[in-house]
Amino acid sequence: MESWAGHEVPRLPGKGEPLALYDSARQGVHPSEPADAGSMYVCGITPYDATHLGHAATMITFDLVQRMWRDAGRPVRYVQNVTDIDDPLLERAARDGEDWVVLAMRETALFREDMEALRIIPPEHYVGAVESIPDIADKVEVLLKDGAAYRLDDGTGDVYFDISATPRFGYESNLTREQMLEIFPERGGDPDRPGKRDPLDPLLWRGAREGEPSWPGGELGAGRPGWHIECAVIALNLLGDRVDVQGGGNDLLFPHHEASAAHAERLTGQAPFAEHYVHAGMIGLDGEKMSKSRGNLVFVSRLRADKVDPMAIRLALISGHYRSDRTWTDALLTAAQERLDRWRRAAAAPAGPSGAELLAQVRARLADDLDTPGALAAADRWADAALAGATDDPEAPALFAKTVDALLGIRL
Ligand SMILES: Nc1ncnc2c1ncn2[C@@H]1O[C@H](COS(=O)(=O)NC(=O)[C@@H](N)CS)[C@@H](O)[C@H]1O
Ligand SMILES: [Zn+2]
Repeated sequence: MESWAGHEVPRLPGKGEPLALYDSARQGVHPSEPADAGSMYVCGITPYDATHLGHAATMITFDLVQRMWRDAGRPVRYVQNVTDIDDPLLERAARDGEDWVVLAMRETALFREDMEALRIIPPEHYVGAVESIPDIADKVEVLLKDGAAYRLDDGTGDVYFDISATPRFGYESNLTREQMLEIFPERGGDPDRPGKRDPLDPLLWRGAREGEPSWPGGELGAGRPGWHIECAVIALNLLGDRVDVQGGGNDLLFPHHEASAAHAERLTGQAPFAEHYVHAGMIGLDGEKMSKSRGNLVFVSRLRADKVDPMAIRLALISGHYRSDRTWTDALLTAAQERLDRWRRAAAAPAGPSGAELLAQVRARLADDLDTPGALAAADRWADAALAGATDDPEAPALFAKTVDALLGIRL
């Protein structure tokens, strides 16, 4: 599936600092020092209700990771998926009485436009679940033969993963079994399904049903893929047995990333699947997580149609720390627009405080688990001084603009 158009990212003098990121598995901040290219798999949209500000905030988070690795001189191998077949998509299409394929294509096209407007560097590979079905079916067969998966004998042809097939199921989310049992049904799990060995066993393959789309699955029989195996297989196919970062919103901490990691590790024998499991906080509205089920969504395309500058949207979303659950408000957007205007005026000033000093501060703040509030504060200090007539460095305004462009993705 094609990705979206990229844009030029200015080269900055010197080299950035190594990025340290919070890893959900180790529950702490650790340096992310890819051996050579940084490899990153980010869980992309299920293509309906796209692109709401929650999707945007998470994609911006991993755009910052990519920018930091590039600034530290590392090439980046970035893969993102589109879950263009799954129950929620079929349910939405049925609710709206439209063809699910048309819905998926339209929403994915809108997502691409929004990503370009927000200046998100495109992934090298943008991969749909549907196009991955042959590979997924192959890997499910491997897990069946390997005894790590089993087929229900209720005639549905459904295949489940046995969570006891990996030694440390639960290491990624650090949840207790009780917590897992509580969350699992809220996020697509079916703990009460009769015939499962363990209520937490995740679905790998759903046998063909009347009225549902299905695809040939070789020895599996016709059906369609489960959710978690989709991401494990796409990542393994394109990035190899282990990745530096597996990313997404924190709603994916469990079961999605736990199960994806377990599937990948059972298939490869390599653990941990990801060096860093990185989870972005939830963007909410009026105190509730912005989510399709709640319908309390603010869309990037709606704001763009209202002539809101995408750079103000981006600034608003990074004004809070990526890991914190935070609320979208009009005040947040107004403050971001004012900051953007102030930065643009400062970048047009004849001089300002040392540009090298500013670059060093922004690099240091972002290297510290993407501390964007700290980085924005450093940029504000520079802009206020430049607007107050500081004359230290006539080259600084140009370097200020390049710094916020290359590292924050904010084009002034
Ligand atoms: N309110 C939110 N705030 C922040 N990130 C969110 C929010 N809602 C969803 N996300 C993130 O945005 C991405 C797309 O979400 S999604 O459309 O629901 N799709 C999925 O979660 C799956 N297709 C991942 S394989 C995921 O990384 C998800 O974690
Ligand atoms: Zn995923």
